[in-house]
Amino acid sequence: MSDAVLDAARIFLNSFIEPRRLLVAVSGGSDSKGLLLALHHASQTEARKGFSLVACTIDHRLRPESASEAEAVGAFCTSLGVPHRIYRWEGDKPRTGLQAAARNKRYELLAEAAGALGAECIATGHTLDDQYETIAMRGARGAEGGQGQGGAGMAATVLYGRRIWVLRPFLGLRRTAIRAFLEAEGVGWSDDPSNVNPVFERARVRADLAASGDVPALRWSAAQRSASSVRAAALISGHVRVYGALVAEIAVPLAGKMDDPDWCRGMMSLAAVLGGRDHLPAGATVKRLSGFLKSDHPGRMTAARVVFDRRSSGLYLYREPRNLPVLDLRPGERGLWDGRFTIASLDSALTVSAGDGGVWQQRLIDAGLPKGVAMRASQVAPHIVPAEAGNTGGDTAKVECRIGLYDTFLPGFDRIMADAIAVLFGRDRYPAPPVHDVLTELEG
Ligand SMILES: Nc1ncnc2c1ncn2[C@@H]1O[C@H](COP(=O)(O)OP(=O)(O)OP(=O)(O)O)[C@@H](O)[C@H]1O
Repeated sequence: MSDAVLDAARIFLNSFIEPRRLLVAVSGGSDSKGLLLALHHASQTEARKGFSLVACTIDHRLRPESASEAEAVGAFCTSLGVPHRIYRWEGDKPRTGLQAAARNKRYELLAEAAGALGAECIATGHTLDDQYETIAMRGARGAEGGQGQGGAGMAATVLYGRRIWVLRPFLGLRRTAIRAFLEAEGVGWSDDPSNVNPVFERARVRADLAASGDVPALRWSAAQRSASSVRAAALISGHVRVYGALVAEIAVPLAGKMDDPDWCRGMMSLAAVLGGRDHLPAGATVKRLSGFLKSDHPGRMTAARVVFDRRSSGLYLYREPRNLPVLDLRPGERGLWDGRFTIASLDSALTVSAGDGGVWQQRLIDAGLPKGVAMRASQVAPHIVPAEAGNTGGDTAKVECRIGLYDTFLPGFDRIMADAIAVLFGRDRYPAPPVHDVLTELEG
């Protein structure tokens, strides 16, 4: 049993290109203590030297014991030589939606702690049991279908606030395995009483699942998901050129490839990035698209907000020219435009809309795209103008490609997106990781 826990920690660390500093979110419960301990062991081995761990506990101040529990986590971390911080949720608490508010606050504080401790990612101890509960809750709320996620459940990786990755290395493990690991290591844990308080929906779902012994249908296990994502990224990385969040170019015939689920998944991840969505296309759309992609004739099909444009030179994916939003930004404000680009205004108010893609069109042509594709893709690129006529002085904005998509925190995707930024913005070297922090200056 315990081998599975250590294996999950090793596999997780092995999925990074380079060692990083990770912030482990430790509540004091079994799952997050098990995560910290397993990562600590895995990072001690010769091959993994260079990883460093820091830990943080959020004291929500909702129960009188929370402060001493957080201190106890601190003592545990000290025993492992892992630096630990406690962040507190100060101020009034809402009367309704307490759990959701606590979760939002928790991620906000964890992101703050990661920044303060110089960590690039946050690891949490979510387990397969949490996953089952999430799926059961989403199912009960009728959230299945429509969103294209359904039984896919909670993502193994999320770009929180488009700033920092939250990673869930134990999403494929059962809680019983983690507890067995801790027991074998002689480490105890605390049980949060709200986990069994029937006032909370999650506690009720947890009790129902335990009583019935049923588990909800999962579209992928976390292990499959992560193996599939790694392979998907590896498969497509040799064949795809991406131009920021604007165009992807695939030069190979796709007739047979779309039957490979990992290739298909890589393609759908690209479609999600280029369409500015944070979920993969729904099953029926994927089926329709596969049918189209398997034929050889030139032609276009639009699905999941993306145009699939097949020409003799290759297949091109870009955002469909419909329902593109207008975003107004005050000086110093930052906003996400069309789910694809984060735009930060510098010293003047800005309006961001689509169209007049002159600058973009030339860049895309210079980067080697066919003229027709460059023209169409530039029309769905962000066009940034000062909100006040006549204000043209100085730099107006910084633009960041939005490359965050769940399941893309993987070596292959890091590379693809680094390529994308290098190609589109004419850089001669890759930006340093994490790629999503790269800001590119645009002239007025
Ligand atoms: N107070 C907290 N401080 C730090 N991290 C937390 C806290 N609460 C939750 N987390 C993180 O979020 C993950 C999932 O939260 P959840 O509420 O399901 O966990 P839990 O049951 O309270 O504790 P555990 O998962 O450690 O057994 C935890 O594994 C942990 O990584």
